[in-house]
Amino acid sequence: NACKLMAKQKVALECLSYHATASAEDTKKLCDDVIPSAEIYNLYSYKFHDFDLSDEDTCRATLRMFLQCNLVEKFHIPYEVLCRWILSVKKNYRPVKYHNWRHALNVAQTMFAMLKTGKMERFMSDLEILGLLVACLCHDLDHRGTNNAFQTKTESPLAILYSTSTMEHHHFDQCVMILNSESNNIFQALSPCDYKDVMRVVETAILSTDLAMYFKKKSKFLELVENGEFDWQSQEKKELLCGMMMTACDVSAIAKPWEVQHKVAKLVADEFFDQGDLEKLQLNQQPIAMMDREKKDELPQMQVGFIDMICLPLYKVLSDTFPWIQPLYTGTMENRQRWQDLAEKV
Ligand SMILES: CCCOc1ccc(S(=O)(=O)N2CCN(C)CC2)cc1-c1nc(CC)cc(=O)[nH]1
Ligand SMILES: [Zn+2]
Repeated sequence: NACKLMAKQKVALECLSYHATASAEDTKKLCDDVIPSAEIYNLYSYKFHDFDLSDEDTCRATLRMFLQCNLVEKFHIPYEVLCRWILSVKKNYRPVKYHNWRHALNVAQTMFAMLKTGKMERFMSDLEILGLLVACLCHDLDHRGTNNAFQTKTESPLAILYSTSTMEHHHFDQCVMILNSESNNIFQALSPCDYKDVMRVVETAILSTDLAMYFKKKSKFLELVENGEFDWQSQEKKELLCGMMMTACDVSAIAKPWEVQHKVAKLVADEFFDQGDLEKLQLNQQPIAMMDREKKDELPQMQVGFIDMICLPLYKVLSDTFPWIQPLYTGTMENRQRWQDLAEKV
């Protein structure tokens, strides 16, 4: 309707005013760079973190993941286009405290580790592997550091465009915008059929990162596992498995070594508190506890709740079927103990 059209134009106008794709200079520099090995960047490990990486390193590490999966050869991706696309994706993340480019990189690296070290690549086609890595890197594009509820409450143009999974639809829109930008289409050499298939993988994967959809997904997945499902090749079952993997990667900071989890949790909290401040000031509303900096003492207990309600059930059901995912379950259990100890101290 006219309202949606105006909202779409408003969002598009915002993007136009800001040149969305990478510069020729940055692209050439990355294109000429030597790309260190996967081992140098510790990309096969569930313990990976980005704290010691420069911005240039994050782009080289991303390139290395594509190279390790032979995606450049398999899908005839012009190397310069891949470099430009990585830089454009990075450029379209905002400098918010948590949902920024480095979160996207960490999510993509966990997907890479689950496929390789977790041996899940054997259940995936090359096209699905390409789609999953692209989806991870794009899954939070143009995040403003505020959640879906905030878009609705503030009647933001995004909430007018998309009434459900508001931010996730926007993240996918941004992914399409970048692919449609001059010399940024890494899928340009794919057949029309493969193009349609990979875009379906990317869209389903990005939309599945809406945590509100997680509980529905998990019960369906659990039912399949309990009925002894082992063939994940039907369209519906594959999409469900990819969705579970996306959530597993999205929350994987919860399974990292304590020092990493503790630092990342602070970034998450700081972003939530910023939204809480906005709700107090802009909306004159009392934020939920998770976003209220006056209640930061409750944070350890909330993390235990997050682990028990979302993370452990997810990693348990995945590692029951895919044993090499187990380290994500045990890493989360170790952090549960740490958060529990802090919760009892307060
Ligand atoms: C660290 C600051 C507190 O962080 C949390 C507090 C509460 C809950 S919750 O599970 O109770 N729940 C989730 C669904 N909401 C709709 C209601 C609240 C989750 C987190 C949390 N989320 C993420 C994902 C962004 C990462 C992370 O480390 N912690
Ligand atoms: Zn995310």
